[in-house]
Amino acid sequence: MTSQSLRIATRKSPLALWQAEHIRHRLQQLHPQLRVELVPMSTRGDKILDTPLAKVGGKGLFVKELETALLEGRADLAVHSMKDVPVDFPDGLGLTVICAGEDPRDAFVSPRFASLDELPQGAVVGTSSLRRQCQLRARRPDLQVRDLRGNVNTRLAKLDAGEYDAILLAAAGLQRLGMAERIRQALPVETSLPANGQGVLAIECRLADRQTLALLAPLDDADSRDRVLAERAMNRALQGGCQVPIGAHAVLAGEQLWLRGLVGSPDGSQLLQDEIRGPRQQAEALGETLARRLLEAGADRILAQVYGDR
Ligand SMILES: NCc1[nH]cc(CCC(=O)O)c1CC(=O)O
Repeated sequence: MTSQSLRIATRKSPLALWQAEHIRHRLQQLHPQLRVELVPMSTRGDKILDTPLAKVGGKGLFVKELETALLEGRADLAVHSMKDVPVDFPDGLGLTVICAGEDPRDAFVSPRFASLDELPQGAVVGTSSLRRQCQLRARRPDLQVRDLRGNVNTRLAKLDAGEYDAILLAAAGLQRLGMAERIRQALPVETSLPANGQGVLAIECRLADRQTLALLAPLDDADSRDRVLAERAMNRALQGGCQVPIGAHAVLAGEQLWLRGLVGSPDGSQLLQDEIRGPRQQAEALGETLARRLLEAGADRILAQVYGDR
């Protein structure tokens, strides 16, 4: 038997490389004979650094080049942060693995202040996420929210250079990069509802590639899959990409799934929240029902405004 090998398409940011290395490591533990190599590449999202993401438009800013590599056979799998993956896939590709979820929370990072509540009136907070902005502004209308682009390391450097009093980032990203000590406060999901799939890694590959599918299968996590199914179904029904003021977070209690959803205006003046519980087998239907309720409560107007503005 010839020795098998797998090529992992990955972005070149430190976080993306860490994630790809992590999956490589897990695959090699599972299959000691397997050769696994990384194929690093740049995506459009990595190149456009000066514009707020919501204004760049176009879904899948960070995944298209990786998908092209899969379709052209230059790589066998792509490792993604679940929350950056668009809801639709090119023909022949799909998310075949949803890994176990890690910390889903947003993190408050600041050299001077220990928590959001300690920030003085008018403090400057950096985040380019409309979801984080709207929840922050709803809670603290006095704060000045400023755009903050770039990979995790770039954002921390801007904070350290004194451009902001504090910034908000995904806790999982900092933890993966070994910078958990920079988290001053992990924001409870009640105050900062995460993006769908936050803290979850997912693997995309060619659906017809049975050999790769079989090698990857042990990495799939059924709980994480059901939670992500519900969260993404809600997002899809709201027609939201990842650069929208939408939060979605599901938890499991045995066979019951509890999904919370949020749609807000970026200025924080409008914030709709709702939740739903039901059997996990109906994860997608729960997500769709919650989306419908949010739309009926006015989410359609809020989102139309956001899309119209860009
Ligand atoms: N949008 C960029 C991105 N994609 C995934 C993560 C963090 C890790 C994760 O959520 O899995 C981040 C950084 C951030 O939002 O601060």
